[in-house]
Amino acid sequence: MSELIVPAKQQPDADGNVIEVTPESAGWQYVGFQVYRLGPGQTLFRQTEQLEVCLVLLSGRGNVSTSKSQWLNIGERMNVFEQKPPFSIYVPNSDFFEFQAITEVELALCSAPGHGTYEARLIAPEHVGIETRGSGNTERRIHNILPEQEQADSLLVVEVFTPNGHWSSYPPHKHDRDSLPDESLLEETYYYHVQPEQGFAIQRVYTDDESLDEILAVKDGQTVLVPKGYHPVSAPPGYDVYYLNVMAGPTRTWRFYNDPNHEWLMPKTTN
Ligand SMILES: O=C(O)C[C@@H](O)[C@H](O)C(=O)CO
Repeated sequence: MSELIVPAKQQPDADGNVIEVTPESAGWQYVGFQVYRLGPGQTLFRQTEQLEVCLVLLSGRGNVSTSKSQWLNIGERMNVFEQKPPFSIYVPNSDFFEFQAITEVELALCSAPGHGTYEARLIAPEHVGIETRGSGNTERRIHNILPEQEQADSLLVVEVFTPNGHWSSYPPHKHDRDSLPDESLLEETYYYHVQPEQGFAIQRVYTDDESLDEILAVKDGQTVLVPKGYHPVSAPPGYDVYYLNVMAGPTRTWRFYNDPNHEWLMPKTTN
């Protein structure tokens, strides 16, 4: 299997963890990503230490507390493919959180370096920006959970629904040069669900010189690491594809660069 794919553990460990990506395991500097599957009544406690965290309640309901705040009985969707925007909690560094599951829960823990600038807060579904991007067979639904217009020190978090037979993250773009204002350097993880779950998504990750050029068949529950390069996604006919993206880098801004070979596919802007 490609080193860019992080498979889920066969069984959750004692804490409920099924996916663990750290900067050390990914060989990069900023993004951390974990997924937990919790049963009713199960709790997860973490000190955030030097990291800011965005907890995304992928499915299920739970109670969350931090040092100063508490949110009870949050969560609505029971499956990501319901396409309702999720409940999320932003937790700054030097804080803690305790998550208690009320139902079966799938919880994503997105992390990156924090500087203590902001308070813990709830990102309720009505605060998630919903966008339809692309048209025809590139149309997809975007949930902007923690975009750059919203407060955080490093993290950018977004989820994307690609209907079967469609493409997303398309035309291909990259963000691997710290060269603002033209391009920002952002590491990125893709956490996938596929419906029905025996399906797969295809993701190509490639650089201009093709020293990196991988075509990945990604299964439900797997994570893809995008350390650099262009990274388009295709959902095969019959299989709807969901992914959660976490991005972070030296500057918190998403400035991408389109592959010049495919830029002609960009929608035309009208004056
Ligand atoms: O446009 C999309 O389909 C999603 C992408 O923007 C995705 O979030 C990404 O590649 C971010 O760099």
